[in-house]
Amino acid sequence: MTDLAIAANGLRKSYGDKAVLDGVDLAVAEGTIFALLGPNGAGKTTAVKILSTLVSPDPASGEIRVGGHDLAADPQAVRAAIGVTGQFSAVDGLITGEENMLLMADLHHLPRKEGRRVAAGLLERFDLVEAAKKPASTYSGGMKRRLDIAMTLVGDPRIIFLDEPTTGLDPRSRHTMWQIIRELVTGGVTVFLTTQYLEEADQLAHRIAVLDGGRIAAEGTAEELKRLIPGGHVRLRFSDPAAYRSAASALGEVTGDDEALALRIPSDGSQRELRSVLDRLDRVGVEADELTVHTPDLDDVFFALTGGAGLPHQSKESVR
Ligand SMILES: Nc1ncnc2c1ncn2[C@@H]1O[C@H](COP(=O)(O)OP(=O)(O)OP(=O)(O)O)[C@@H](O)[C@H]1O
Repeated sequence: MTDLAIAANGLRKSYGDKAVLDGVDLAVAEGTIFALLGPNGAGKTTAVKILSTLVSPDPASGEIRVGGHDLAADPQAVRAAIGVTGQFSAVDGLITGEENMLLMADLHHLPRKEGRRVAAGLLERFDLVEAAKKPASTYSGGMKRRLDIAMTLVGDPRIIFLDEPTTGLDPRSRHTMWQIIRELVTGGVTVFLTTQYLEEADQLAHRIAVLDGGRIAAEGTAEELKRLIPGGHVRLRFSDPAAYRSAASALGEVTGDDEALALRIPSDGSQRELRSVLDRLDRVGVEADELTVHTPDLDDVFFALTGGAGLPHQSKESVR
């Protein structure tokens, strides 16, 4: 099994009598992108703050390990392994981008020359060379986020927490940020991100957990989550009307479109179900001209899982 960059068992946090996190288990493999998805107020930021040692979990929580270190026993080692950016940005608007970077280098006790070298390299990498001598308050939202990530990377963290990294960014800046996040992971970093954008989780994350009512409502790859809710189907298209009719009678419960010679078979899109469809066609010696698998998108999943609707016909279990 791959080593886990983040492992939390029974993570709990209450404010007063409100349980914000009510027994959350998390397992994030090293070198992957993990997205914590949830509606406003679901507790995403609280989870990030706990995992990055900014807020203490409730004593009733189980063991939490980040970067291989026990969060309760050795928070200092956790801090040395991680970087955090997001809603509580570290960027100081009164000084320039370059000065922000050099300040970070000082905080990490880099020798002056080394600090300048690292800062210059990161400013270059994040396309901030031109803006480097301008006060950060003059930067656009996208530039501030890039500077924020660049500052985080000064410490060479192995695990990076990104709290809603693209909220408020225009589509181009959002795509640039996605590219940056992908490159981080190519370099071996583990990324834990929170987002309200389903497309973002779909685009980036190896695994996604949906947080709702203080608990993980479902967890899996984007594809696995989409298969959890109804609406998925396999579509078969034929050019030969006779083949179309034989397939329809061989498959049983299908919806047919006689004009397009297309059949729609309810399916979760899994390999097992696809094989069964193909086996049944084989038995009657029929081959489809086109086979497509349709799964619901993450929006459907999000609406089905959050806001108390629950999972239709399924238990709220993780998909593995
Ligand atoms: N310091 C605090 N004291 C009291 N309540 C808090 C505190 N921090 C967070 N909360 C409450 O915990 C809940 C979860 O907040 P959190 O910021 O973690 O949610 P979120 O999922 O990140 O939401 P958003 O998407 O809006 O940022 C909210 O109801 C919030 O009001």
